[in-house]
Amino acid sequence: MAPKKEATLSQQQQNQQQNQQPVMDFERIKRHFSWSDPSAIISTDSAMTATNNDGGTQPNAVAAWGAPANGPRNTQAAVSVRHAFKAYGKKKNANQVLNNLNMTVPKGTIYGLLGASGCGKTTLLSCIVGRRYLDSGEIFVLGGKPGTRGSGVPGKRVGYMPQEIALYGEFSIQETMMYFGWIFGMETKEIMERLQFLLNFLDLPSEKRLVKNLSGGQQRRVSFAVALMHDPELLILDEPTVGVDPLLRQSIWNHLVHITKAGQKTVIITTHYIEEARQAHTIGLMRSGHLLAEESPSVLLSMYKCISLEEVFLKLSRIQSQKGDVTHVNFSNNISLHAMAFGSKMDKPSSSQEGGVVGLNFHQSKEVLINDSNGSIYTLNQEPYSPPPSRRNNNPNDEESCQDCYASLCKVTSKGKIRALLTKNMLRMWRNVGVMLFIFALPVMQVILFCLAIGRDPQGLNLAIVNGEMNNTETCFWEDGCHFANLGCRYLNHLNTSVVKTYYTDLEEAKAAVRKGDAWGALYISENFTDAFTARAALGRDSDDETIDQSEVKVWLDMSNQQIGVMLNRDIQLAYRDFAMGLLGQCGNNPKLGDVPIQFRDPIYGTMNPSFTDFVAPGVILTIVFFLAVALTSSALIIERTEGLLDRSWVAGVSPGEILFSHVITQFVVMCGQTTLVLIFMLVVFGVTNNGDLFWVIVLTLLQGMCGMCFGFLISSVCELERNAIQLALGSFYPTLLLSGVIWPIEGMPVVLRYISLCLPLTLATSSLRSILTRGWAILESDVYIGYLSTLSWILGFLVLTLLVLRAKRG
Ligand SMILES: Nc1ncnc2c1ncn2[C@@H]1O[C@H](COP(=O)(O)OP(=O)(O)OP(=O)(O)O)[C@@H](O)[C@H]1O
Repeated sequence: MAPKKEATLSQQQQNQQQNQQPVMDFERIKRHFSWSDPSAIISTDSAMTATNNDGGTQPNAVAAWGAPANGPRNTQAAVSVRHAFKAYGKKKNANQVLNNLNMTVPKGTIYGLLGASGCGKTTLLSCIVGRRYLDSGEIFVLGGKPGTRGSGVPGKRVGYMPQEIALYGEFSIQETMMYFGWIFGMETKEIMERLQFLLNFLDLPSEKRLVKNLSGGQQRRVSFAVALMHDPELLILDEPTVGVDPLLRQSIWNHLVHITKAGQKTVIITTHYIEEARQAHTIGLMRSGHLLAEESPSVLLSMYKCISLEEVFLKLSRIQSQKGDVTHVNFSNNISLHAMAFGSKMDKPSSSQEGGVVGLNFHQSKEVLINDSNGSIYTLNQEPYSPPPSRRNNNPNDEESCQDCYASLCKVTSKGKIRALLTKNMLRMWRNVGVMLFIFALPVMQVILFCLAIGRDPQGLNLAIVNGEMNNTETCFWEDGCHFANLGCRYLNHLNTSVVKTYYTDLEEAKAAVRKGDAWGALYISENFTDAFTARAALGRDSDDETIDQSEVKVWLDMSNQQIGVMLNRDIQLAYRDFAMGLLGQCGNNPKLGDVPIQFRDPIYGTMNPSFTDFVAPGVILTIVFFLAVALTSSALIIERTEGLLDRSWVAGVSPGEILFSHVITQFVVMCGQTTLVLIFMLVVFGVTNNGDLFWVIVLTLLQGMCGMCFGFLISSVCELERNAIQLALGSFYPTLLLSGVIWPIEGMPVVLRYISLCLPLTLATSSLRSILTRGWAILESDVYIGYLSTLSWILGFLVLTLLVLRAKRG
């Protein structure tokens, strides 16, 4: 269809005086286009015209992109979004954020993406940079699909400044630049040179200043500098000018205009300062998940007869509100929108308009809408935008071209990124040296407390004693040797390991002391004890009941505390054994006659007097190392995620695997230190028994630490909030401790719990370590190697799950 009117030179000149921007557009476009058809698309609106070198009239920049032209014709789009749908959550329809959105960002231009808060700008940008995936629709960025191999996106071809500051507060400006520079595969020298430029350009303070000590505006500028660092082909800036003073804002815009001048760099920028977007070449006005318009600012202003872009946006929003949801409007709807806006007639609509975008969408429609100064709207024949062959998805050369790009442009070796990530992790730890010291002191403290507080026999236990043979302690005497006198006193003499003897004259008083909690037990020796005991020994089975009764030592214990009760029981019996054997021996008999006729010979494993510490120590060693690792890692990824750092790293081309790997290495170093300290204090300082091979003890302890670390990473990847991660980590501590056979044998649990116990990461490992330490078993024993195998399986399982969750969360 032919254009309806021609513009005049005087209108163009007026326009230049009012607004320099269209001239800039034209200057830029002149480099890419030449005009063969003097009667090409022209609006009578001054903003839509420009003068060619011969003084003739030419279409303005935006119209020209669609105009037929001789010579090089830049139809390349740096970014092209087609029928994009994206929703969050399960109720997809209710939470539709992108709604059949179409967008084209021509290469070498600044694209201002404007829209109310919450309309989906950030979501769209995160899909463009490959941070999220669309539910349906297509995105092409720099010729490839984001996230595909060889596309370079995410990667060094894109510079991304997220809305959040997304910087490590404990880094200096220089360290920040180093980190991102290395991620982008830059050399240190190159980074330093670029840093100097950015410091000057963005008016930043000394590069030695820590980011956390900078003002909010300075931090945003550092964040902007990071995006500019590697001079990417595509800059995506999510509100870079928030909190930046007007002068610097202008200088940022000047810089964006400058870098796009050569036509090789493209910028997509969102801003809430709508008017500053006049400096963009194209503006996309976004509302309710799709674009209301995609046009050059000058054309928008003239098209809608507004003096500010804000007015344009309000006008379009009002129209959309009146019309209701225009998500699926076809071209005729758009035409009617225009008709409503301008109250004028239009040409026959085309059916190819998509996505409800109003304006000169050369890429979406075969026809272009133009209004003249009288408010009339025209359509122009125009080629639809079509990606160059090599950029189409189904092009057989695609793979090849992408691989070329991968080799030459996009590939930053994993080595460089790992170096950056490791340095970052180490630096962060070093900067928090107090926390680091605590991290090493904590396991030592736990071991010391465990060894001092757990497993030792209770001492100083009060025993209320009534010795009927003697009425008080002062008169309690006896003689060693074969003397059958004052045997009660003689027996009590053997009872002095753990008890404090308090003598009472009356049995009821002694029992009352136990009831009041003054004593753990009452012990009664009858007044005829010596005689009865002697008669019993002499008469044997002829002893009568009374003799037997009076020859007994009677005890009433407070069994409310099982440990103390059982121990007193043991000591009282052992005291009798010593007393009886000693007496019989001194009277020329075989002392064994005084013992219980059961012989415990030297144990096959362990000692005759096993300590509770030896039983618990293996589980405690593993529990300490496991849960310290959980504590260290369970919030590692969350902090980075909530601060936007994870997103930034991903967009820079770092993969979840690389992030995980760098954390595993860093935490492993810390864990080695912790394991060494735990084992030194347990085995050397406190002398916990080790009859096995120290090498395998160390290996199993380290593996359990790794297992805890991986569990921590899983928590960290699943939880959105740090407090949820802490709750989950703490919540898993007690069930694991109680069910893993650390403090009580799993043989004492109900059968169901026993099976659950075997499914926990600490159970088999604890049993394995116990077998090494106490039995001295070697790795080839099935009880031992099963602990290693189960730990390795858990590590693998946690890592795979973490990677899956991380990948899923990127979508
Ligand atoms: N991870 C998420 N889960 C659920 N909903 C989300 C998520 N991220 C964004 N949204 C929702 O999607 C909508 C669009 O959010 P988005 O951040 O893209 O808007 P925006 O236009 O960038 O807003 P602003 O200008 O305030 O930054 C909002 O309603 C937001 O609440």
